[in-house]
Amino acid sequence: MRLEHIGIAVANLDESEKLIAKLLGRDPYKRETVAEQSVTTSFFTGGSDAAKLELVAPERATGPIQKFLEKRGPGIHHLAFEVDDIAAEMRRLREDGFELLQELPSEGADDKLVCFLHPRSTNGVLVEICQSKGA
Ligand SMILES: CC[C@@H](C(=O)O)C(=O)SCCNC(=O)CCNC(=O)[C@H](O)C(C)(C)COP(=O)(O)OP(=O)(O)OC[C@H]1O[C@@H](n2cnc3c(N)ncnc32)[C@H](O)[C@@H]1OP(=O)(O)O
Ligand SMILES: [Co+2]
Repeated sequence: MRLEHIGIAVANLDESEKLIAKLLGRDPYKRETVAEQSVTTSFFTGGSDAAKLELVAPERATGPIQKFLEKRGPGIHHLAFEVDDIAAEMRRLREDGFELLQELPSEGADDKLVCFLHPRSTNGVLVEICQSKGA
């Protein structure tokens, strides 16, 4: 598994994009809405081989990011690890006692299939595993 991106929950995507662009000295390379997750994302490269930053803003009042923002405010929301075979990893993680939040992979941003693990089975950190659709 390779750390692919760090997800950061934000309330205002325009303002957060400007802030991170100023911090990193580069613009985001992609903005994408994922209806299934009720979010809009904005991606920044991490530099050379480093993990990307994914800004995640809520698309509707009842989605997971809105709930997170209401409870905790903006901040680090999840770690995403890239795997070669998401179905095989889901089987392995389930067998190893991790609590998967879905039975099947779902549509992610940036040409990925994704699956989330409940933070109560991963030391309080929401974990996403993702596979490139091209893989
Ligand atoms: C764009 C797609 C994709 C990509 O391609 O990269 C994304 O990254 S989308 C990101 C948004 N999508 C998701 O987060 C989907 C998975 N999340 C969920 O299914 C839910 O958010 C959840 C993790 C099951 C929590 O939902 P729920 O139980 O309804 O919320 P609660 O507020 O009641 O939380 C229960 C419990 O879990 C703690 N929690 C919630 N979110 C996080 C988090 N991000 N990190 C750590 N812990 C989290 C929350 O604090 C509660 O704990 P207790 O208070 O101790 O009970
Ligand atoms: Co993500």
